[in-house]
Amino acid sequence: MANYFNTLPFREQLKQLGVCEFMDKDEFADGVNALKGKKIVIVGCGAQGLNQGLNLRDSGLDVSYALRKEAIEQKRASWKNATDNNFQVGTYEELIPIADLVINLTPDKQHTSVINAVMPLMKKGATLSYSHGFNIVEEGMQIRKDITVIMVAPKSPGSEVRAEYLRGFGVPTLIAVHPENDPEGKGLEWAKAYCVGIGGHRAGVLRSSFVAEVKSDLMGEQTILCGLLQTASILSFDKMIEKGIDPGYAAKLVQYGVEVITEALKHGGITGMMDRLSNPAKIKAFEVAEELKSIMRPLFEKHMDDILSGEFSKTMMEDWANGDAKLLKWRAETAETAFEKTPAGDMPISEQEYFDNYTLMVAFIKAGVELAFETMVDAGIKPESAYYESLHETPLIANTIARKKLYEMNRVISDTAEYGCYLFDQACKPLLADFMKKVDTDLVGKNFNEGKDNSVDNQLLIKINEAIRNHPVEDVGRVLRKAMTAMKSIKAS
Ligand SMILES: NC(=O)C1=CN([C@@H]2O[C@H](COP(=O)(O)OP(=O)(O)OC[C@H]3O[C@@H](n4cnc5c(N)ncnc54)[C@H](OP(=O)(O)O)[C@@H]3O)[C@@H](O)[C@H]2O)C=CC1
Ligand SMILES: CC[C@](O)(C(C)=O)C(=O)O
Ligand SMILES: [Mg+2]
Ligand SMILES: [Mg+2]
Repeated sequence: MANYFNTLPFREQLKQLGVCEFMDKDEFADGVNALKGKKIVIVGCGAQGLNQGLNLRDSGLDVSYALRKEAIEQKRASWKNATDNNFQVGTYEELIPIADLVINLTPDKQHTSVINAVMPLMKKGATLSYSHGFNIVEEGMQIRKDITVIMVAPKSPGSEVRAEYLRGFGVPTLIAVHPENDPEGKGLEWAKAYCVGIGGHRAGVLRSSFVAEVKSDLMGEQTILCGLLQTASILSFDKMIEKGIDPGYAAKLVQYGVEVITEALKHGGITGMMDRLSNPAKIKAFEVAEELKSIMRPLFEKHMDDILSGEFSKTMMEDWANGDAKLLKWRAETAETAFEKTPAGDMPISEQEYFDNYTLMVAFIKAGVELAFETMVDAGIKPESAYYESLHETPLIANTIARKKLYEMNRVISDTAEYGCYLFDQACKPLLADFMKKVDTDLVGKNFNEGKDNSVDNQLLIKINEAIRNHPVEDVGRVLRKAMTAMKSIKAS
C-alpha cells in the first residue's frame, strides 16, 4: 500500500486539501432518516466508539458492537463498555454480515488489520465509515468497489462528543465521502444522517475530504491541542515550584486554569479571552504571545511540513512496527513529571483569579491558536477547518486536563494524537528554555496587577485591541460562532 496523498498529482493534492464547505442547517432537515431502520455496527468500543454509539442510539438508531473474539471471551474494557450500556455485542462473523453501516472506531494503527478482517464479511453495497482518514490517506487502504466509504470526524475527544450532546449541543464535525468509493451516490446522505445522530449539526459541519481532514487533524493535535497544552502546563508548573509557589496551588492553577481560560476562548474567541485580563495584563500577554510566536513558528511549520510530506506518518508507522516503543516510553515519562504527581490543593481559586494569576497561559493559548491557524491556512487548509481544529477544540481538550491532568488528556485522545503530542513537546521545551528563564511569578502564580500602578498607554492599547480583533482566526470565528446558537457554558471547578 502506498501513501494515497503522495500518489496524487500536485494540483489534485491542493484541490483535496482545500475541500471545505460550511453546511447550512437546512441541509440536515432530514435528520437521521437516511439511517432509520438500518443496522449500524460499530467496530471497537473505546473513546469514540462508546460515546458515538450512545449518541446514535439516543437519536433513535439501531446500534450494536462487533468486537474481536478475545475481547468478548476475556470480558475486556470494550466488552464491559458495551454490555454495561445494554448494547448488543457480537463477533465480527456474527454482526458484520448483517450490517448496513460498519463504523470503524478502532485505533488507527489497527485499521489495516481490522479492515482486512472485516471487509470480506461486509455485505454487497454496505457502507464503511471512519472518524479519521489516516488509513485511507496515509496508508492507501483500498476498499472493495461496491462499498461506500464515508468519514464523520468529530473535532473533539469522544468524552466531549457525549458531554456536549447531553448538554443539547454538539461538536463541530467534518464529513466526507471517499471519491474512490461512492458507487451508489448515497455517501453524503448517510454521512449527514450519522452526523445528526451524534449531534454534530448543532455545532457546525464542514463538507471536507479525507485528505483535508487527515492533514488538518494531525496538525491540530500535534501542536496547539495537545502538544502545546502539555508543554505549557509542565513549564508553568515547574516555574511556580522554582519560584517557591505552594505546590498544591500551582497544581490546581495549571490543572483547572486551562479549562477556565479556554472557556472564554470558546465563547468569545481570542478577543473574549484577552478581554478577561486587566488592560496592563492584556498588553503584557499580547507582547509575550508575539515573542512565543516568533520562537515557535519554525516548529509549527516543521510539523505541518512533515505531515504534508508523509514523513510524520512514516516515522509513526515505524514505531507501530516496533511495538510502540517510543510511544510507551514517552507515555511513562509524562506520568513521572512533577505536575502529574502533585495533587491539586483544596484552596479556593475564583474564576477571575485563574486569568489574573495565569497570564502566561493566556499568552500560550493566543500564540498557539494563532500559529496553528496561520500555519494550516498557509498550507492550503481552509480557515473554517483551521478554526475548528485550533480555536474551538482547544477548550474541549482542556476539559480532559481539568479531569485528571495530562494523563487524562493522553488517555482520551487517539494514540495517533498522543504520539504527535509527545513529539512536539520534546522539541518545544528546549526551544523555550531561554524564554522561560525570564518568566517570573507576575506571569504565573501571582496576580499580574499586584504592586503595579496599572497605567496604560492608550495608543498602544488601541493598537493591540485592533491587532487582536483583526486576526483572521477572529474573522472566521465570529461567523462560525453565529451558527453555534445552542452552545452551553460549563461551570468552573
Ligand atoms: N480518541 C478520540 O477522541 C478521537 C479519535 N478519533 C479517531 O477515532 C478512531 C478510534 O480512536 P479511539 O476512540 O481513540 O480508539 P481507542 O483506542 O479508544 O479504541 C479502543 C477500541 O478499539 C479496539 N481495538 C484495539 N485494537 C484492536 C484490534 N487489533 N482489532 C480490533 N479492535 C481493536 C479495542 O478493543 P479490544 O478490547 O479488543 O482491545 C477497543 O474497543 C481512530 O481512527 C481515531 O483517530 C477521532 C477523533 C477523536
Ligand atoms: C486530540 C485530537 C484528536 O484528533 C481529537 C480528539 O480530535 C484525536 O485524534 O484524539
Ligand atoms: Mg481530531
Ligand atoms: Mg486525531
